[in-house]
Amino acid sequence: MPATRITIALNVKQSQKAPLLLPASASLNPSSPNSCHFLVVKATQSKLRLKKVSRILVAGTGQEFCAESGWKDALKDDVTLLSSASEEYVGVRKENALRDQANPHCTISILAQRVPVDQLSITQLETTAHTLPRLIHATAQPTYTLARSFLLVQYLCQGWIHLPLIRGDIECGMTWWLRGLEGPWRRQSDRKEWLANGKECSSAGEQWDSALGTIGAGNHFAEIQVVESSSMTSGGGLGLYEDEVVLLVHSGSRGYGGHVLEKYTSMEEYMKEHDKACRWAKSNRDLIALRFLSCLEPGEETWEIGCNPPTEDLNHEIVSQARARIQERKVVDIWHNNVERIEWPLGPPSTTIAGLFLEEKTSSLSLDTDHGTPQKDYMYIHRKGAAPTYNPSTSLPLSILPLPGSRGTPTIMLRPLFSEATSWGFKSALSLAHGPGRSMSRAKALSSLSQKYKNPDVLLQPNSASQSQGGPNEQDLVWEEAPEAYKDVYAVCDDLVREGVAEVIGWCRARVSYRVRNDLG
Ligand SMILES: Nc1nc2c(ncn2[C@@H]2O[C@H](COP(=O)(O)O)[C@@H](O)[C@H]2O)c(=O)[nH]1
Ligand SMILES: [Mn+2]
Repeated sequence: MPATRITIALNVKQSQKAPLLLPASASLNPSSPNSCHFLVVKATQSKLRLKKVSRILVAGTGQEFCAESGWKDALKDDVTLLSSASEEYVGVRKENALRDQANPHCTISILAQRVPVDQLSITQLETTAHTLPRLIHATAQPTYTLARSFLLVQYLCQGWIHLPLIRGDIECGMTWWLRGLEGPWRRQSDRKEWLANGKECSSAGEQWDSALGTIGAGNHFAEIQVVESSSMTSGGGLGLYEDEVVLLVHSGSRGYGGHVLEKYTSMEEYMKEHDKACRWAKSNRDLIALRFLSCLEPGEETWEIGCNPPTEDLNHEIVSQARARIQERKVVDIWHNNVERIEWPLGPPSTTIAGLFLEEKTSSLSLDTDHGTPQKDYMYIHRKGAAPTYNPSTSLPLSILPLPGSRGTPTIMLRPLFSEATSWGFKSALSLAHGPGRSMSRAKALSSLSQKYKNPDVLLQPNSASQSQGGPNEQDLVWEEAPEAYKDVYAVCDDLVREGVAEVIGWCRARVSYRVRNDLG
């Protein structure tokens, strides 16, 4: 087979381009060392001077190459491939094969008013909503921005899942907890025991399991907070009450989710791996809490297994007991990046939120109402940076969700609202923003805020969490994580409240913030 003659260009500046010949010997499998993917990335770095290429898109359609099959379908002479540093496709998607299945009636809710959302992002959202097959509804949370791809957009999709809407970090979530942490936790045999919950073991092999119980870098953190205000009244079920000290853990599957995206072969296989990564991440947050508890409540025998180094192999009974005790202390635990399958329509109408929501929507969307008996189908909620508003295993509404701002601003306690005005949750795609996100990159925060606040202590006083990390490199975190580097959590909250999708039931403030700058496991 001859070489393939293509053009490479920058997604954000498509006039900046260069020709490239891909030899016939180059593999289509992106994970091979000499793959077309690798050659395009290398050429982009050297010829177009874009250092970090995270996505490769096809000019004209915006199609993203996630796997070998994508390369097979789209690689041909004269195609132009756009390199993206993670931003969404720039340009109008030309009519193509998707056109036949396009869905001009996909509804869109934009939950932002006080928070500015730029026009390019809105256009992108509308194009995606009306182009990708089988989408029936798209919701942009107040913090939606194109620059962070589909952050805080949820799509409801009938029967299909669209991987580019979800991308690699499929399992990340947050857990709020009532009430040693460095390096790998114990041995692989112990980690497997921790991941063997019931019949299903979520072990992903030692390569990934070795990070179990660790938080990871980036935006991930564990925070000891104080509940400064709460309208929750004690006396029934778990809640967060004024003056309590709580632990908020934000961590995911530590790279395993990204690996799943690369290796999927079919929708079934992908979903199986996706679910496993989600379970892995949940077990990870459980274990992080256990490790914290072993430091915070040192006399308590059940938490002792959180400590390193291991004295002996863990047995099933000890692990089950610790896991059960951890569940008792858990207030809420959600994934904010994942795909969730829900039955569509649910019948018969029930008192559950999903029941109310689906009953409401099926009538207005006229889904298969030909013979009066709706056909059972599935919807896939694609959550990218938003929490579910109900418990997926019981379909019951959640009574509390965290909306964390930053290390120095409060974490607002939200209660999702369901009413006729919001079509029983449909308006927000049964989801709520998981945090406002950054307003400036880490690099920009470090350069500009370190100039503005020469003495970093200013940023740690008053009412700011103290850091658990030391060392010169870690000190940069003070500037990188300054509240100014994040968008306004109050504005996000106002928008959600005004849209009628949530109410504020209190807030917590960080007292101790634990995070790592370099991800050494
Ligand atoms: N309470 C804290 N919130 C924080 C901190 N750092 C970031 N954040 C917020 O959390 C979310 C996480 O977003 P993700 O996209 O990485 O999942 C983000 O929106 C921030 O606003 C912190 O140290 N404490
Ligand atoms: Mn996250």
